[in-house]
Order: sequence, then structure tokens, then C-alpha cells
Amino acid sequence: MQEKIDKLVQWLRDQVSSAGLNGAVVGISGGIDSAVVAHLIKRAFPDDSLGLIMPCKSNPKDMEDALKVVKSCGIRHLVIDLTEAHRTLFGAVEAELKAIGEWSEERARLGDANTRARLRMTTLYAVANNYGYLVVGTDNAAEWHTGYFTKYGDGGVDLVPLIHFTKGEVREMGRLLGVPEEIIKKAPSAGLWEGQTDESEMGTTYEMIDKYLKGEDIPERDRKIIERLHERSHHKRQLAIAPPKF
Ligand SMILES: Nc1ncnc2c1ncn2[C@@H]1O[C@H](COP(=O)(O)OP(=O)(O)OC[C@H]2O[C@@H]([n+]3cccc(C(=O)O)c3)[C@H](O)[C@@H]2O)[C@@H](O)[C@H]1O
Ligand SMILES: Nc1ncnc2c1ncn2[C@@H]1O[C@H](COP(=O)(O)OP(=O)(O)OP(=O)(O)O)[C@@H](O)[C@H]1O
Ligand SMILES: [Mg+2]
Repeated sequence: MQEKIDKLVQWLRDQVSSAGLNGAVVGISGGIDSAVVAHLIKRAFPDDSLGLIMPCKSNPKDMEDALKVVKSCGIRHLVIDLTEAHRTLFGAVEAELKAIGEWSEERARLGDANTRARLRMTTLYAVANNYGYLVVGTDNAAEWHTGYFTKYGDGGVDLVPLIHFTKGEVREMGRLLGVPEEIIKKAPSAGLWEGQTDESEMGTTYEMIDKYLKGEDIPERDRKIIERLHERSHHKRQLAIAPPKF
């Protein structure tokens, strides 16, 4: 794994250099995936890496954890609070749709959540533009395969260094990089609503998804869930769908 870390660090440098840019930025949530990416970009670009902490109606514990990640790798960081921006944007959508009687209460939670992820993406690109940086994503193999990310939100990035690593491997990498153990052990959450955890929302576990990806046997129930999630999220792993040339 140490060798893979070294290769990833070099790969990050190569990508930034071939883009003719200066460094890299990542959103730091306080979870393990972004902790690992923060450590990797800090190693790749000691003086040209940046972590953005972007609370958006978030649990204050996430900020504490994000600051622990910053401290563990020494990356430069900025805090940009998106709560007001979200209120303004999503509030305007809600007001208009309510005014015409077409607001779906049932779909509101997901719409609200995905808007947070897309506001973070927009913020990362605004900051990346300022410094001449690339935006680095945090999706791992399990999230990529199941489509467990917001299209053009946390999925809207320039580089995806962790895409071939299972959640277990990301944790292993975290240990070698010096991510605090409590961040490594924390239950994965998108933090998009109170009490959300990835595993309760997906209906299966990262352990099962990792095993599936490694070709190991898993219960039929879990296999079916994973295959359904994969099939339904095909569109997220593609460029926008175009018609044939008429
Ligand atoms: N077949 C198709 N062909 C082309 N486009 C299609 C499509 N089906 C839906 N779409 C489009 O895609 C949209 C649905 O995709 P999307 O907007 O992503 O929304 P969706 O996949 O419904 O929700 C995102 C999921 O990712 C989770 N998430 C988000 C962010 C971070 C994390 C985390 O782990 O931190 C997890 C979140 O909790 C939720 O379960 C539709 O509104 C539609 O516009
Ligand atoms: N409050 C936040 N501030 C900055 N970035 C955030 C915030 N919340 C989410 N993000 C970004 O969205 C990404 C997707 O979140 P995700 O939950 O998949 O990863 P994680 O929090 O790093 O790890 P875990 O999956 O274990 O919770 C994060 O890695 C991070 O880059
Ligand atoms: Mg998280």
C-alpha cells in the first residue's frame, strides 16, 4: 500500500503538471475519504494544496473532525459556510414551486441534500480558479460502482484518485498516511441530513460492497442491492447523453 500511495502522489503531480496548473484543492468533510485525499494532495503539493471546509446546515461535530484532519496533515485550509447560500437558492426553488402548487414534499429531502453537494462543487471550482488548482474528488471504488454520490455535486471533479480503492483499502491508506484513528473508525456519512449514514441509506454495507468488488461470495440479498444500485446509476458514470447525429 505504501508503494501505491507513492504512485498516487506522483500521479497527482503529473496530472497537475500536464494541465499546466499549480496545485490541488479538496473539500474536507471530517470523513475518511476526504481525509485521505487531503493527505495525498498535501504530500504532492506541500505549498500548493488547499482544503475547504464547507458547512451547510451541518452538525458542528463535522467541523471539529475536519479540523482534526487539517491538523493531522498540516494542509492549508479555508472555511466557507454555505448555509445562507443554500437557504437563498433552495428557498427560491421551494417558494416558486409552492406558488404554482407543484412542490413535492416527498422529494424535497433529496433535492435539498443534492443542492448542498452541488453548492460545494461550485465553491470548489470558484476557489480552484482563483489559485490555478485542479479539484480533487474523493469517490472510492464502492461509491463509484453503486453511484453513491451526487451527479455534478461531489461527483463533479477533475481527478478521482481513490476510484480503484475499496473502502477498506482507503482506511488502510488512511492509517499509513497518519489520519487520526477516530476519523478512520467513524461511520461513513454524507452528512446530508440528520442521522444519515451511507450504509443505512444504501441498504447494504461497505464490507459487502468491497467483497463484491473483489469477486468474493456475499449473500444474495446484498448482491441484488449492489447490482440494482449499479444499474440505476449508469448515467452518472457517463458524459451527458447525446442523440445520434441526424
Ligand atoms: N437514466 C438516466 N439518464 C440520465 N440522467 C438520469 C437518469 N436517471 C436519473 N438521471 C438524472 O440524475 C438525477 C439523479 O441523480 P442525483 O442528482 O445524483 O441524485 P440521486 O442519485 O437520487 O441521489 C444522490 C445519492 O447520493 C448520495 N450522496 C450524495 C452526496 C454525497 C454522498 C456521500 O457519500 O457523501 C452521498 C445521496 O445520499 C443520495 O443517495 C435525476 O434528477 C436526473 O436528473
Ligand atoms: N462539510 C463539508 N465540507 C467540505 N467538503 C465536504 C463537506 N461535506 C462533504 N464534503 C465533500 O463531499 C465528499 C463526499 O462525502 P463522503 O461522505 O462520500 O466522503 P467523506 O466524508 O470524506 O468520507 P465518508 O464516506 O467516510 O463519510 C467529501 O469527501 C468532501 O470532499
Ligand atoms: Mg462523509
